[in-house]
Amino acid sequence: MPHPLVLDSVTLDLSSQAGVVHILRGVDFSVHSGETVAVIGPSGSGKSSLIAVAAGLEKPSSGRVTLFDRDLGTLSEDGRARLCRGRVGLVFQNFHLLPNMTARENVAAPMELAGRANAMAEAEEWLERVGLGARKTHYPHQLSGGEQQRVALARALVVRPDLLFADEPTGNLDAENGVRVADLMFDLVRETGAAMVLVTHDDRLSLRADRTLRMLDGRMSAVSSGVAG
Ligand SMILES: Nc1ncnc2c1ncn2[C@@H]1O[C@H](COP(=O)(O)OP(=O)(O)OP(=O)(O)O)[C@@H](O)[C@H]1O
Repeated sequence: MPHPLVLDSVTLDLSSQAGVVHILRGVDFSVHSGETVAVIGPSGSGKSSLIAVAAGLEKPSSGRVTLFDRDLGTLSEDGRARLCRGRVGLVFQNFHLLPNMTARENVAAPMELAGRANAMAEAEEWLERVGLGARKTHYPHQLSGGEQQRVALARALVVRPDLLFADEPTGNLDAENGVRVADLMFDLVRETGAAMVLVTHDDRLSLRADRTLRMLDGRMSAVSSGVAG
């Protein structure tokens, strides 16, 4: 599968009290297998909306999103969830860990959902890899922001997704923890062969991606190109 993700002329309009807001205004964009793509752009330009539409969390107003060769517009919500389960990983700025589960249970949860055996043992292995082997029975509130983000990264990658969406994954972290999480993320993505779409304000992160795209007022343009397409 050469392109795990293809967007064709995707628009997103949302209505607000002030009228209809044109959030995405015809985005064409594709990601190659194993490619890392950074998406930069000013606040409000549509970066998070792009991720929401590309990951099937939000329906586009027009255009087509093709994920793993399936047109998301032809699938029900359940169908989209089934397609994404185990193949798409998500990491957000605010971790989104389940507060009443330990680090190990948080990481094991997606494997259990996917019906995989040995979920707890694999979760432990992944916590070791992100440097948190000693913290497996801690709850999110007992962990620092950087540690919580490393748990979130382990949880996103434990199922070995083909595609990782990361929205400002270091946005809430101090510089040192931000670098640590970013290093880990790029290392693990390259090791697992996953493609990644990374929204970031941080130049140090975007420079590490194979390709950088800029969102401006709901439109996307190329900044630099390492890989054709
Ligand atoms: N539910 C909604 N209804 C109306 N407008 C919305 C809605 N959600 C987002 N918007 C608007 O869509 C635009 C794009 O938002 P989005 O969060 O995608 O931008 P962003 O580039 O990710 O911004 P940031 O860098 O600040 O996170 C913004 O102007 C925002 O106010």
